[in-house]
Amino acid sequence: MPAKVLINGYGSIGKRVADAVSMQDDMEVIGVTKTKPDFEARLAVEKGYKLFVAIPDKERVKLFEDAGIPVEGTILDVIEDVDIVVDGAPKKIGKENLENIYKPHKVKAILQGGEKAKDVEDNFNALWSYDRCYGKDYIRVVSCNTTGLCRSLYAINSVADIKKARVVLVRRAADPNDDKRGPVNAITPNPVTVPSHHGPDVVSVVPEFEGKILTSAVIVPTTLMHQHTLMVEVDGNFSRDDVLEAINKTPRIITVKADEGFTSTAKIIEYGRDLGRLRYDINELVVWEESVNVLENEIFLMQAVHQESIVIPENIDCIRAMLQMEEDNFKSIEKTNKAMGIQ
Ligand SMILES: NC(=O)C1=CN([C@@H]2O[C@H](COP(=O)(O)OP(=O)(O)OC[C@H]3O[C@@H](n4cnc5c(N)ncnc54)[C@H](O)[C@@H]3O)[C@@H](O)[C@H]2O)C=CC1
Ligand SMILES: O=C(OP(=O)(O)O)[C@H](O)COP(=O)(O)O
Repeated sequence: MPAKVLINGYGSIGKRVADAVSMQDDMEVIGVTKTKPDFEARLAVEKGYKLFVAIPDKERVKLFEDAGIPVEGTILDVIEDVDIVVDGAPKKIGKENLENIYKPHKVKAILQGGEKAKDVEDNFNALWSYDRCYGKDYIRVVSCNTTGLCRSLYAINSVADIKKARVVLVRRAADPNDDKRGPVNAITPNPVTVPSHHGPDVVSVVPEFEGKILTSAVIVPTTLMHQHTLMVEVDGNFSRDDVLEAINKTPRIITVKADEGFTSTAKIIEYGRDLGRLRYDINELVVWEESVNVLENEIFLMQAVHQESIVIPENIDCIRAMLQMEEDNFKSIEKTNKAMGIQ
């Protein structure tokens, strides 16, 4: 029997998780929820998803009826029929949903990166913490930036022991559909305090990096991708080729060359469009080959993160781990990647 998945919060992350679940042969979307009867709600129904109202309130249901968008009921009408909920609600609402809905109804739940590590049992990345999350009930899939860092640090750690990592993150200001946010014409230290929350978020997945990773971040006026510069001090004997080989061997990382036209995040997104990827998603972490450098015992590299899609395959693997559907993380990664067309 395929695992029954409810997506609560059908926004940037939720709609992508719904489509990714539909691509797998061992899980199915039992329903998706919306708070408002907008075009996304209408499209969800047109795609064949059963739509439920996220806020269990008669007035809300009436809004959908008045707009002519058919709903099957509210979240409370479906919550006990599902094996797991993937929460895609805005940050801080995920925690409220956990306390007010998922825990009282004893339903397993995955929260997203906007929530806090302390509010869940553990923190998920398919390479690092699959085994720890196996069979657990309440897990956070860490944010897009943290997922990107976990992947490249995994590759580096496989050639040499990481002693210290320093990372500068240039964060996109908003997702392309987010017309309320900025900055439009500024560079904003965010957070202005150093270190930023990204280092502790990596440690929530990889506790052995405690005291070894420090991050700082700014936000810039772009919507396409985040960009990171990593400086990693390591122990061991290795060459630049060894580092590149490790990066190329690590699942869900691709390398690109500026020399071949990948001169910016804009060009990477154009690549996603040319590939015909759904919503031009690039689920892989993208590392610029020319940026990979080894100076004495330090490794340098630059990478780009497509914020809307990098965490989607992690959500799929997290479902498999929490529902104990596959013991081997690499088998789950391979299965997810194959179904989603990820390199
Ligand atoms: N967009 C991104 O770049 C990334 C976001 N995340 C995290 O994923 C989570 C979701 O973010 P997005 O998808 O970007 O947000 P979003 O704003 O695009 O979507 C959130 C959806 O949840 C709905 N919603 C509002 N209140 C709700 C409630 N009480 N119950 C259920 N649904 C509700 C909203 O109407 C909207 O459709 C956040 O924790 C965020 O930090 C993680 C990685 C990347
Ligand atoms: O930037 C992100 O995560 P982050 O907090 O790890 O930097 C996500 O893309 C979403 O966060 P935001 O929508 O608060 O910028």
